[in-house]
Amino acid sequence: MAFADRFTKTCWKKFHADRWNNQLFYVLRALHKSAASKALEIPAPGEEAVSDRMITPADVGEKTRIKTLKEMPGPSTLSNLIEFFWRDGFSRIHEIQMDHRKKFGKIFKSRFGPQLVVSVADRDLVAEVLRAEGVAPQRANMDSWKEYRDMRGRSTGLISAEGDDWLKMRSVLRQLIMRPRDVAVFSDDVNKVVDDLINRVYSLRAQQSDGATVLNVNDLFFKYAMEGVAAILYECRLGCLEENIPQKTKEYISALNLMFSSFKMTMYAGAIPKWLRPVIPKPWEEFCLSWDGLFKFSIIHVDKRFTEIKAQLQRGEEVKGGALTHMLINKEMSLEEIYANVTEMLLAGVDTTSFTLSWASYLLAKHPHIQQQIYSEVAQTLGPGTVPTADDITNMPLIRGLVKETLRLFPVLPGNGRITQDDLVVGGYFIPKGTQLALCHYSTSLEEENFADATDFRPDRWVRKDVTDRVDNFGSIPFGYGIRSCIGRRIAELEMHLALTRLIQKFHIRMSPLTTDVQAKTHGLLCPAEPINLQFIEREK
Ligand code: HEM
Repeated sequence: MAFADRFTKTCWKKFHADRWNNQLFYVLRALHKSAASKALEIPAPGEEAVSDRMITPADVGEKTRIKTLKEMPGPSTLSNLIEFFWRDGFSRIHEIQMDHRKKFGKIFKSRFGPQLVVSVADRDLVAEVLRAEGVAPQRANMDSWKEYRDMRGRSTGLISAEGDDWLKMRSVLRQLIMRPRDVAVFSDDVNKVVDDLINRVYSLRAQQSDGATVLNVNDLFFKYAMEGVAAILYECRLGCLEENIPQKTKEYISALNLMFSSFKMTMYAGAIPKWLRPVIPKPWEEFCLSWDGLFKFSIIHVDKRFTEIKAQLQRGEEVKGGALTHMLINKEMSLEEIYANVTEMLLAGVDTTSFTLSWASYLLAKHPHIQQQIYSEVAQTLGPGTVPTADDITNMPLIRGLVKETLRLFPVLPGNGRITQDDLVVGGYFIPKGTQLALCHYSTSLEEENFADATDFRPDRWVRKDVTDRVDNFGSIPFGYGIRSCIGRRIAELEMHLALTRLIQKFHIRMSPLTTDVQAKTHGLLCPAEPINLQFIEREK
C-alpha cells in the first residue's frame, strides 16, 4: 500500500466519532481539524477512487454499477454547521433525520469537515447492515470514555468495551439477563418498587390543589426506573421513591443529572483536543466528575454485597441472589469489570426507561378510548386487584403493544451507530471498512411504507392476529438488533409492563389542564421538550 494511502488511513482512525448517535462530536472535531485536513488534502474514507479497492465499478454492468461515496447525496458541510450551530440542530436531530431522508433518500452522507457519516434511513438497508455484522460489532469510537477509565485505573463496561474484552463480558451478562425467563424471577422485587411508585402517586397528587395532578411525571418515573434497575442490579433498595431520599442516593441522582444536563458540555469533553483543555477545562472536568460520582455509587453497593456474601460463606450458609451475586461468586469477570458494568448499565437503564414511561402515560392520557381498551384487557386477564407477574404479561398483548408503539413513536435512541468492520455495499454504494454509519431509527419508525397511518398511536398494530402473523418490523427496533443489541431490554420491559399495568388498573390517566401538546427534543436521547403533567384519577373499586 502506498505511503500516502497508509497515512490517510492512520489519520482517519483519529478522526472517528466518539459517542453513539450523536453528531455533535463530529461537528466539533470538524471544527478543530478541518483546517489541518484541508492542508493535507486528506480524502474521506471511501471517497478515494473505487478502482483503488477490491470491488471495481467495471466488475459489474453499468446498470448495477456500484457507486462511490463521492456520488452519494447529502447536505453540505456548511449547511450542517448552520443547522447545528445557528439553528440548534442538536435538539432536533430526529427532525433533521426526517428532513434529510425526504431530501436525499434512503442513504445519504453528511460531512462535518473531515468527518464523514453515512446515514442509513431505510428499513431493509438497516436490516442488511445489522444482519451482516461480525462477532464483535463496534458502535462508535469511545476514546473519551476509555481515556477516563485509563486515567482512574478503571475497567471498561459493556458500552465502552470493544473486541475480545466486550465479547467476554457480553457472554457473561447475556446468560444472566438477556432472556425473558431470566428476568421473570425479578417480578416480585420489581412489584415492590411498583408499590412504592403507586404510593408516591398518591402522595404527589395530594400535594396539588385538585388532588389529582402529578407534575412532571418524568421526575417520578426517573426515580422509579432507578429504583427498579438498582433492585435488580445491586439487589438492594435505594429509597428513591421515599419522601426523604437518603443522602448517598441524592448524591448519585445529582451525578446522573449532571451527566444528563451537561450532556452538550460532556460531549465537548471528547471533542476538544487535549491541548485545549487548560483553556477550556469545564467539559472534561464535568465529564470526569459525573463518572466519578457514578462509579463511587456503584462501588459502594457492589462492595456491600461482596462483604455480605463473604460473611455468608464464612458462616457456611448457602448464598442466594440475583445477577450481582452470580457475578461476584462466579468470578468470570474481575471486580473492576463488575464495577464498570453495573455503572454503565445503571447509566443506560434509567433515562431510557423513564422517558418511555413518560411518553406511554402521555399517549394514554391523549387517547382515553385506547386507555379504556387496555384497561378492559387488564381487568379481564387479571380480575380485580390482582398484582400482575411477568407470566401474566404474556397474556396481555395490548400492554406489550403499548410499550412497542410508544417506542415506535418516541424511540429513546432516535439513531444508533456502527463502524463498519468490513467493506460493504449498501443501497448500491461502496462503503469501506471503518466508515461511521448512522442508523436512522426515528425516520424508519415514522415511514408510511413500514407502518400504515404511521403518526397514529395504535398499540393494537403489534397484536398478532394468529400464530403465523408476523408483526416484527425492522422499521422499529428501539432496542437495536443482533449481538450488540440492548442487554437490558428484558429488565426495561419488565419494569415498564408491570408499572403500566398497575397504573392502568388503579387510575384513569388524564391530561392536566397545565399540559397540552408536548413535542419531543433530542438531548442525547429523545425526551419530552417540556414537563408532562398528568392527572391520576382513582378508578371506582
Ligand atoms: C426503554 C428502555 C431502553 C431502551 C429503548 C434501550 C435501547 C438501547 C439501544 C438502542 C442500545 C444500542 C443497541 C445497539 O447498538 O444495537 C442499547 C444498548 C445498551 N443498553 Fe439499553 N435500552 C433500554 C434500557 C436499558 C436498561 C434497563 C439497561 C440495563 C439494565 C440497558 C443497558 C444497555 C447496555 C449495557 C447497552 C450496551 C450493550 C452492548 O454494547 O453490548 N438498557 N440500549
